[in-house]
Amino acid sequence: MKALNQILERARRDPQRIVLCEGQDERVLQAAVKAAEDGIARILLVGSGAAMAAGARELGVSLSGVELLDPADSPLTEPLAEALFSLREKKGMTREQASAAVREPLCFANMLVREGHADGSVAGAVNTTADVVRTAIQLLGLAPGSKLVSSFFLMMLCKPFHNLKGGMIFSDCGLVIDPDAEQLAQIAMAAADSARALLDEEPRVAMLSFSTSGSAQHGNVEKVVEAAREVKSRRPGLAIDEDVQLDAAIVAEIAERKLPDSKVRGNANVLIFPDLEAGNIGYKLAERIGGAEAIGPLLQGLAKPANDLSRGCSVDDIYHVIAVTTVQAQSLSSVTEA
Ligand SMILES: CC(C)(COP(=O)(O)OP(=O)(O)OC[C@H]1O[C@@H](n2cnc3c(N)ncnc32)[C@H](O)[C@@H]1OP(=O)(O)O)[C@@H](O)C(=O)NCCC(=O)NCCS
Ligand SMILES: CC(=O)OP(=O)(O)O
Repeated sequence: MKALNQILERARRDPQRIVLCEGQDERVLQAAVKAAEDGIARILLVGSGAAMAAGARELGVSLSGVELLDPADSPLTEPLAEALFSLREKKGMTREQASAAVREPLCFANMLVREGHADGSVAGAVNTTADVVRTAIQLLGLAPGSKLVSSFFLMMLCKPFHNLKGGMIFSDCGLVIDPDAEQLAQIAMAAADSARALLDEEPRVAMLSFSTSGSAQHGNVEKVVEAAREVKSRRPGLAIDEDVQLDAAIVAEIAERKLPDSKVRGNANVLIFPDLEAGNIGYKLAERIGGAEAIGPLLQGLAKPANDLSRGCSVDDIYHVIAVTTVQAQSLSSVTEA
């Protein structure tokens, strides 16, 4: 739990304003109250004030430590609608459409982040990943230098039966469905940066495939090799194995047998999946059969932090994503201040 405790401690040192827009869901309400009480974030809850108050009464929790914002009567609604109109007018959005859209909690929450009223958003306990991510991409945009938004999970392995212990990054398990080689290279570089930011370790990247060092020939393998070579040319110092099977990526003895000149030596902490089918199935296997804690999907490549959840998430999952969002927002504010 070291990596997770470090993230929680970092969040507590400088809690950021994190907005949640699914306060009608009791898991979200519980996580919001716990996050505010523990001081890992300053929580803004967006939704129907009456529904959130009723939910809190039913759960027996107090919302006194969180800020409630109802798009139906908030003084921010009209200015946010105007800002949304300016942003999306060139994409064909009318003023009336902007005014209606901003009354949707997901849109309102991301506009709060865009306009500087909040430092990051978390949604996805109720909304689908596609809706959460599309809204974040459209309203927050890309980070400088980034060409692609992708996602990763922070996978925590801390059960007594886990041979490997600590945090790992799995990417992309939630967003880019069928990346080409260039996109896969972008995903790998962003995931390496995410590992550095959140694991406090140097990244050791495995470009996963059903082939290890050319043991199988197929277009899918060639894509992974091309992506890995692209990463190597752009990040010459990065420890990365191209076309490597999962066993050789994480088991030292198997790496020695299958890939003797490995840079990662069976000790990968960043697993890059070749496409979303492999990634989404892979992380759910590790979580549901392997007993790993899956925090995410966390987004990388956005101008400001916005993170997603699986609709199957627990209160703890939401709480942990709030903490990560605070840490991501801290990094951004320190870059802005520098
Ligand atoms: C994220 C996702 C919704 C975007 O696809 P989409 O809705 O077809 O998006 P569109 O192609 O209409 O693009 C919407 C906007 O986002 C941009 N965009 C889409 N994907 C992007 C990406 N990965 N990075 C950067 N920009 C992206 C487009 O340029 C477009 O911008 P615009 O509206 O300003 O022109 C899609 O990739 C998706 O459904 N992914 C899978 C999500 C999922 O179901 N995961 C499984 C559970 S976790
Ligand atoms: C990440 C993911 O798979 O999300 P969901 O379970 O909500 O589809």
